[in-house]
Amino acid sequence: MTLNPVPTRLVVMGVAGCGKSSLGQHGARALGLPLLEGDDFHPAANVAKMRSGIALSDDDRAAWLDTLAEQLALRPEGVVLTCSSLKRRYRDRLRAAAPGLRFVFLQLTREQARERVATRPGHLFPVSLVDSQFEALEDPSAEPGVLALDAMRPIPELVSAVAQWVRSAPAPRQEVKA
Ligand SMILES: Nc1ncnc2c1ncn2[C@@H]1O[C@H](COP(=O)(O)OP(=O)(O)OP(=O)(O)O)[C@@H](O)[C@H]1O
Ligand SMILES: O=C(O)[C@H](O)[C@@H](O)[C@H](O)[C@H](O)CO
Repeated sequence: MTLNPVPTRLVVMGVAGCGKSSLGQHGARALGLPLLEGDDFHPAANVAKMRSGIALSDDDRAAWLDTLAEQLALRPEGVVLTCSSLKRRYRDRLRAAAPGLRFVFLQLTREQARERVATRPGHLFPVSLVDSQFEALEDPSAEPGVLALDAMRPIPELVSAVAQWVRSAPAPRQEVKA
């Protein structure tokens, strides 16, 4: 069911295989918002690196995050973005471009992530890189405007939890730096 669009900007985040694309797709539809697939904006060099089994560095991710920040800034009327957003400074880069930005954090164990990534043949992300995602991950749960959810719950339940949160909890206030 599609309800009235909610003017919110929301990032679905987490390690490879947590279900960002799946929840992004269904969540965007339920909220009546457009979907941006963050992986589509990786420079070709990043994709080649991941395909060849090399983890991205902060430098590799910097230009990609700048592009995603621009995309968020272009959509004040609301959007759902899928983006791993593994580190606090990556999230703050996106927040700086989109006041009130929310993050839905899909949590799962390394074993669960490995199993999901392993059952997606042909995908750009190899299972050998799953550990590096957990090494980079800085848990966002204590940050404002973050909803942490168990990534193993069925998609319809996750969609309901997100829709309820967006409709009932106010958007986080932006810290204004003097
Ligand atoms: N809640 C869920 N319950 C069961 N299976 C799921 C769920 N979410 C995702 N999956 C399955 O897990 C796999 C990974 O999901 P998905 O591609 O959405 O993850 P992702 O975080 O976008 O991954 P990546 O960032 O590596 O592209 C897919 O096969 C998908 O069908
Ligand atoms: O920050 C990163 O290391 C990347 O964004 C990865 O998370 C992948 O793009 C994605 O998950 C691949 O499937």
